[in-house]
Amino acid sequence: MTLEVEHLSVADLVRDVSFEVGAGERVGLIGESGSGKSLTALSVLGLLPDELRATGSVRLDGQELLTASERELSRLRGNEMAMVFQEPMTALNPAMRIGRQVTEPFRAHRPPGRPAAELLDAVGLPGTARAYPHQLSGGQRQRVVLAMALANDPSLLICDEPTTALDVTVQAQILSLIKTSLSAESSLLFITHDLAVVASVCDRVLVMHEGEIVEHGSTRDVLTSPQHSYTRRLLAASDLEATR
Ligand SMILES: Nc1ncnc2c1ncn2[C@@H]1O[C@H](COP(=O)(O)OP(=O)(O)OP(=O)(O)O)[C@@H](O)[C@H]1O
Repeated sequence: MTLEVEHLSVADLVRDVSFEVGAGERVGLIGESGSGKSLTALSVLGLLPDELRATGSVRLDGQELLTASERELSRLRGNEMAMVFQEPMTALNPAMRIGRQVTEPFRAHRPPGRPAAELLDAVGLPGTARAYPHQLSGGQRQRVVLAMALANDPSLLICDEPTTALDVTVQAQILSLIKTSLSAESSLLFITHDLAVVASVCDRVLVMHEGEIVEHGSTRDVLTSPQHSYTRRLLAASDLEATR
């Protein structure tokens, strides 16, 4: 799978953004709040709010997504692309048992996919199939969302601040689960404002500032010898040294 984003713009909030994510690559998209990271991800997923329109090109294995029908996008989101957002409750149905939710991605599939218990075991949640979301902790709910996202073995996983709402120890568990559960051929676009997270998860990083990508390179290069003044400020303001 290759994701090619070319000259993507969303109003004046995302401006002329271009990047590529190849098969098996783990790419971080970093930048402060409001820099356009989420709008970039939503454009890829075809989930922009109605009042915003993306221009340019977003291709998944050569298929243009910006002009794809809602039906096609929804098929791709169930199979090729999966996402995990900051707040797990937005992805979960509060009135549906966990076991049913994790098998929801298979509902239209013949033959049916893996059993709920197996999917839940894989994210460290054995015996929770009959629970409702409110009976789980925030970290456990995010594990459920991850189980749903990984159920169809997507070729592209997009995570938008998946650990920001969680406390530090739980953050580390979820990050490690993302790293170990994503298959080696699957690609990852990981949005965060936390440079320590990028350092632990990503091979490559894109730095976004005021709607534009101002710097990109290997995680090591960008974090050890940043070229752009904004990246230098971002590093200076982070506690990256302290977390090493
Ligand atoms: N529906 C919308 N209509 C108008 N402006 C919007 C809309 N959604 C987001 N914006 C604005 O677009 C800019 C980029 O937002 P975006 O959510 O992509 O930022 P972000 O980098 O992901 O920040 P955060 O880390 O806070 O999520 C912000 O200034 C935001 O206020």
